[in-house]
Amino acid sequence: MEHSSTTLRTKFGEFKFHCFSWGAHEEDNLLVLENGNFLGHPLVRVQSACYSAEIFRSLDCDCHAQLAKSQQLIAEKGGYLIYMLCDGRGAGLLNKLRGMELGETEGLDTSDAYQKLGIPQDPRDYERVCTVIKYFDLKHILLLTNNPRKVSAIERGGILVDRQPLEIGSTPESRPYLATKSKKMGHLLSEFED
Ligand SMILES: Nc1nc2c(ncn2[C@@H]2O[C@H](COP(=O)(O)OP(=O)(O)OP(=O)(O)O)[C@@H](O)[C@H]2O)c(=O)[nH]1
Repeated sequence: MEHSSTTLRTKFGEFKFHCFSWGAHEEDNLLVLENGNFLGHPLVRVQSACYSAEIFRSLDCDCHAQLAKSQQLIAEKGGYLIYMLCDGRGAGLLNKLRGMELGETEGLDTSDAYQKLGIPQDPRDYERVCTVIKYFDLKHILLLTNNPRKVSAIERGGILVDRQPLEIGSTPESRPYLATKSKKMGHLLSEFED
């Protein structure tokens, strides 16, 4: 693994910006924003790339809002924002768009679309994330997530994890996506609990 870092000034505050690299392709990199000014256990956000929302500001998911909220919280309270360059829950942008198009043409939700395409629901691998968490010598973290499977995956890497919700209220456009996460994918979203 190779590593480089510099200072990054952002609209939310100043961070140490790290790149951890396992290969020549951009997806082989993990990006980290670090704010080392925290007391107790640090906040950690593990964000997966969503080019549609984060670059092009699509309205149909909560990804950009979660990224902005976690960056703001970490700027205020200290911690680490770890960014995985893996779109479509690790299945890649090509497959995400295939699934989204099945939503447009056949009305399938994200879960059924991946099933129809024969793609695992969530093929993300958190091994490198755990390597990076250990690089910073973090043994016990407050993980910003609504996804209990993300908590378990990082716990399996040998890190103690307390979950901190990162809920974004739905909009008319994002409601179907969030409802599917709650009803079919096990995400803990109070808005959709009965
Ligand atoms: N298949 C699919 N993936 C999407 C879609 N919109 C966003 N994503 C991807 O979903 C990933 C984020 O996963 P989510 O299930 O939204 O959330 P999570 O990371 O598991 O959980 P949180 O930590 O609570 O955010 C990103 O990689 C996005 O690219 C979509 O319409 N279809």
